[in-house]
Amino acid sequence: MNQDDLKKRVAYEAINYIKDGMVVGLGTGSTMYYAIQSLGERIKEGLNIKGIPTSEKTAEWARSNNIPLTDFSEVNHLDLVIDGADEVDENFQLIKGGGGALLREKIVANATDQFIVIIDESKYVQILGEFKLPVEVVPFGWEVTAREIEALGCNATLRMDNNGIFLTDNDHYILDCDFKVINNPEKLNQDLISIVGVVETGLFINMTRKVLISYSNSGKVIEMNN
Ligand SMILES: O=C[C@H](O)[C@H](O)[C@H](O)COP(=O)(O)O
Repeated sequence: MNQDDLKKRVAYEAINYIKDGMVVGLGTGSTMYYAIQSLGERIKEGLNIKGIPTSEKTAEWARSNNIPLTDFSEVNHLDLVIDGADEVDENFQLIKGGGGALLREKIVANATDQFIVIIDESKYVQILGEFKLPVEVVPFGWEVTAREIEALGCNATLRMDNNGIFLTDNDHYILDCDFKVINNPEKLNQDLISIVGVVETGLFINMTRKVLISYSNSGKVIEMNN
């Protein structure tokens, strides 16, 4: 089973947690792509829910699958949020933001009591940090912000794409920060967020209690609760 099959399997499994009448936060990324496809099928069969997307890309996918959308002008609280992650450690601390959607993802995840993270086995790690930590920063003065971040013990690289500097949906930049090993994610998150110019970090601390992981050997999706 390749990684895409694993993503598809865990994404399809996650959709079973969505029940009629729920308001659901829809995460971003290639794993969520499959979840949105599957949710679209359930909507065709009569499931009645509303979604809040965490990125313009997710909103586009949701619309093309006829998933009704809403926003925070209409709701305060989400029944459930489903999202992928780049790394998950044994304490369920996360690195997110590989797709640059971390700010909206964190706002949405913060608005629920039930944040379900869906990953394949390769993302479940002992210690966070092999994946470069995405940090969203204000464009003005990003160089000085980057230097302050580097003083915490990493190399910070400005994210680029085919059009030049990568811009988030909120018109900010992303610095991908190579800490290699993050021994104390909670403290690092606090240290980063206190730097002027940092908008948000990809460290999601104590936000989820349920992680679904798809394994290739057994072909199973395991639900882990914290
Ligand atoms: O900004 C993107 C998100 O945090 C994604 O949830 C994360 O990068 C995982 O994405 P994927 O499912 O594509 O690996």
